[in-house]
Amino acid sequence: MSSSSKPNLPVTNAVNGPPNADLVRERGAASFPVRDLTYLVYGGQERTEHLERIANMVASDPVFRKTDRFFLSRTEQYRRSLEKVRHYKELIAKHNLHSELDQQDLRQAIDEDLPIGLHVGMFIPTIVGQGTDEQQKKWLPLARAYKIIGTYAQTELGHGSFIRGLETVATYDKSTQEFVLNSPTLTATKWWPGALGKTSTHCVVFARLVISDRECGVHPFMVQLRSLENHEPLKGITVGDIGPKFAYETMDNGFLRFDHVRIPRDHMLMRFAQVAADGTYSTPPHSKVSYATMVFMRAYIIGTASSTLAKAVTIAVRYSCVRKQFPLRSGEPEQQILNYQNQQAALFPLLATAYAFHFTGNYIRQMYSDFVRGMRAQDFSVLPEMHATSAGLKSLTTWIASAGIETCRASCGGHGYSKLSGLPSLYANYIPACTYEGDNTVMCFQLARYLLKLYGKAQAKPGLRLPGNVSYLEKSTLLDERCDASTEELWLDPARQLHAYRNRALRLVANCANRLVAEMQKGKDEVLAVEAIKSDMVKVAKAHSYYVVLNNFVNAIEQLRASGTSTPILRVLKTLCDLFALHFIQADLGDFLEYGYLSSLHTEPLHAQIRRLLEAIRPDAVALVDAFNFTDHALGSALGVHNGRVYETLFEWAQQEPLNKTQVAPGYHEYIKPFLLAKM
Ligand SMILES: CCCCCCCC/C=C\CCCCCCCCCCCCCCCC(=O)SCCNC(=O)CCNC(=O)[C@H](O)C(C)(C)COP(=O)(O)OP(=O)(O)OC[C@H]1O[C@@H](n2cnc3c(N)ncnc32)[C@H](O)[C@@H]1OP(=O)(O)O
Ligand SMILES: Cc1cc2nc3c(=O)[nH]c(=O)nc-3n(C[C@H](O)[C@H](O)[C@H](O)COP(=O)(O)OP(=O)(O)OC[C@H]3O[C@@H](n4cnc5c(N)ncnc54)[C@H](O)[C@@H]3O)c2cc1C
Repeated sequence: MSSSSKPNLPVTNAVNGPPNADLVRERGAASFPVRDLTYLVYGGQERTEHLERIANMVASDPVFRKTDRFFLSRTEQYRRSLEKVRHYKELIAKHNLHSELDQQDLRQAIDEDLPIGLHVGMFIPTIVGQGTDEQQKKWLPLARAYKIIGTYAQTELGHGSFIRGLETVATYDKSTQEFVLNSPTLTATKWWPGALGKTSTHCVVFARLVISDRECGVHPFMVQLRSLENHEPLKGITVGDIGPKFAYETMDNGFLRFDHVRIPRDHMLMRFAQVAADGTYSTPPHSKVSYATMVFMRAYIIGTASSTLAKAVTIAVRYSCVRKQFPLRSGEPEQQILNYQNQQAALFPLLATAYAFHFTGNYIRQMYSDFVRGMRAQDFSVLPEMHATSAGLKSLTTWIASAGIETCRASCGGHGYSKLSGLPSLYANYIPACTYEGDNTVMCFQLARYLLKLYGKAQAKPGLRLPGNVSYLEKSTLLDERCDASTEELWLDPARQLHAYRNRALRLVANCANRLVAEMQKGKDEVLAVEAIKSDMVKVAKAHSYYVVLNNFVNAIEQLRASGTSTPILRVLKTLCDLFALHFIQADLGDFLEYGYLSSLHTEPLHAQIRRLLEAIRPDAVALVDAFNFTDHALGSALGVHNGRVYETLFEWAQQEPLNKTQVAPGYHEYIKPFLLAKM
């Protein structure tokens, strides 16, 4: 079988029967080989087939079924996720999945917020990143074998964003060579860390280090919370679950208080900062190096924005292909709702964005590995760029993905509101990504500060060379340039698209910088002047991050072209890239019109080209979501099932509703019968 004729993943949990005829027809009419695009997304045929084996193993395993979650209480959902953790461990042993990549693939296929997410995602990475060689030798084997389960306890009841405001104290006691951990106030209570409430035996705690009354800043400490024999909290530790949340029911986000808990000196993670036995403190080589795990997690979150949005779009596009409403003229067959322009305008830009974010994920992964390589060689020079870029991209991608899931849900009409569509839980479990690992707005300030600084430097020193993605800040002449895309065709030129995004970003940076100066000239100091431009700083960070996403999409297509990717695949990716570029200009048109970069001379062809792109994508829409290759298990949606048997699946799944266990409603005898049978 040739690579392109091989089918993507088979159906697993839909109602069996002949597939929906419209989906079959659309799949047969795709303009490109779907399988080849799948290989491109997942890094080749071998890797795709490996992922499929794992995905199919999970999808056919009853322990991992997801559809029961709709009908379980919070406590039951937590217990079920623990059952999945145990089974995950069993499968690792059974199938020899000992590499980190295999385990990551398995967790991804299980597709649930397991209470070991923080263990693998932040606890272990913090030991690796912040622990000395001896500390790693001591804790990593235990952690990797799940002999201890850990989390990352930083946020407190009183402070999350402002890390320097944390109140938990670690006071060094020279006489015993111990740290004494204490929560001096109610607001010092650790609050939110995932898996802290009930699951974790250990955690990395971020606390302010005090040595002989001297404040040495916030540092990470390894602390055991619970007995390894009976899981009871240790002396001096108060720990529990923070209670009901918007969603995220499988996760025991927790609280934690310390009452003068003593830990040995070598439980401070001392790769970068050290406390010697006599209390001598050695400062780290970079003041923010202890924040490195957060940078790692932000990069990881950027990488997952694409797949999350892709799931929502897959559900909505397949459903919109199956769903029919209204004939155009009486006597004609009803239209698939995907044929309506408004439906395409809602969904196709999101489809394009899911592909755009895929390439953003590749970019940030590469940037992160370069950064780690530098750090290992004690070179921290890339840290500011890495921090600023990841902070901005984390914000933009999670905001767009969150809003996009809701758009997909709404575009499925009434059935989108059913939990059985999978979209409400996808949304509710995803949106905290805009808050955790750094509130998006606060993260935007970090990127904007970085851009303003570089802009200031470039202004002060003409000829200064800035790194690739920010090099446009050197070119203030760009501000005088105007758009020349006066025809539909010209809007398809990537150079013109990028010019528009660069121009908008530079203009917003320049305006912010000018306003900062103006505020200071009015008599404000720099701190207050920054406060006066904060909303604009968010716009700056978004504008720059849009530019980075588009630039990477354009570059990725160029690289694919150079490496001989087939024309049909290049054509469809270019169409998606064009739609991404033009849609987000249309969405923020005010920015581009405000300073005369665009005029109605350009906006008319822009709108017309967007309409054309929607038409161009329409015949390939189903194939483009199929290329993401999600199993039905991964989608967890009656509307998104691969065989399109949407109504059969909805009907069957609804039968599991506990209210349907009896024909007569619970409460009938107490509450309905009395008034139904009351005498008139
Ligand atoms: C990684 C690549 C791709 C993945 C690879 C694949 C391999 C995967 C393998 C395993 C993966 C395992 C994944 C497992 C799956 C896990 C699923 C789990 C799902 C997620 C669960 C949720 C997790 C959530 C956890 C949390 O939320 S933890 C808490 C997070 N908290 C925050 O983010 C707090 C936000 N606040 C801050 O970061 C900072 O306080 C601040 C806002 C940045 C300000 O800091 P501060 O006040 O101290 O500094 P300032 O005075 O403002 O600034 C001084 C200068 O320092 C600069 N600065 C600040 N921060 C940093 C930094 N981090 N790095 C560098 N520089 C920094 C700042 O810019 C200032 O610079 P200046 O030049 O202007 O002076
Ligand atoms: C589901 C979930 C899981 C989490 N998991 C963990 C975990 O495992 N470990 C952990 O340590 N933490 C965890 N957290 C905590 C999370 O990291 C913090 O909630 C997050 O960093 C935001 O901080 P905050 O809650 O203090 O928000 P705040 O900073 O109080 O933000 C509230 C509002 O104030 C605004 N604001 C704040 N500062 C400024 C400013 N300087 N200027 C202008 N506006 C400002 C923000 O934009 C926001 O709109 C989790 C949170 C959630 C929701």
